[in-house]
Amino acid sequence: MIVAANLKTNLTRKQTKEYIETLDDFVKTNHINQESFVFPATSSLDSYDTDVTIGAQNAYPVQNGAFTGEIGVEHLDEFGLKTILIGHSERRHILGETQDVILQKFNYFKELGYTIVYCVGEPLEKREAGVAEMMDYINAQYRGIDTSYERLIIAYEPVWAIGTGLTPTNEDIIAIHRELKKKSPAPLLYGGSVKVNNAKEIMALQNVDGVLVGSAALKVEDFCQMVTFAQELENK
Ligand SMILES: O=C[C@H](O)COP(=O)(O)O
Repeated sequence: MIVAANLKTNLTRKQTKEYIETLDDFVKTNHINQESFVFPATSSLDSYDTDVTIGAQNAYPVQNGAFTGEIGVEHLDEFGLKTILIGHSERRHILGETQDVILQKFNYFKELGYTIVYCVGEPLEKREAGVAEMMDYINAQYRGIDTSYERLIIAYEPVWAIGTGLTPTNEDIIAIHRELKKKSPAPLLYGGSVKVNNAKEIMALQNVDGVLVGSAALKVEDFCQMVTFAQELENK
């Protein structure tokens, strides 16, 4: 089971350091053998001494260069980071990243052997338009992606569930994850209003290989509880 925290534009460097130290201590003290990922804000990236996998929320597909406001591989190498989020709905729908740009990033970081958490998910209007339209939309997000890449992790995050407190029904999660598993053997995470009070139930569903958590992960003790749930499910 994979439990991932996307801290988005939250926590300072100091707070992130304390967060990761607390999580690392919890994982070690409780002999947790599940995979925990933390994606800090770019300003908080560093060489952390931890068993937790630290990943970048974003990077430009270059070693370095004239790309104002961006970081490149040079800046990730400095901290020994080899994990990255690509295609997150906020980068698609708020920051306007196109499938072409996302695919360029995917191929670039795949060539470098990065672990890629690749995000897909439909907006509400596509969900409401019915399964066929919803799947057409999601299928387009897989365009060009090497779904057999051995260091690929997929995160299904319905856009309308992100940050809203809304989640699909368990039956809907099971149905969409069944379909997405036909597209790639990669571990398949669910994301979108995962909280302490629903995380274990969601992680127990068929074809759910973990969760990608945003706002509910900002309190490290809550994220530690979700990691514990993952361990409990694995121990069953
Ligand atoms: O990357 C995380 C997802 O965007 C989910 O965010 P959320 O847990 O705040 O809904």
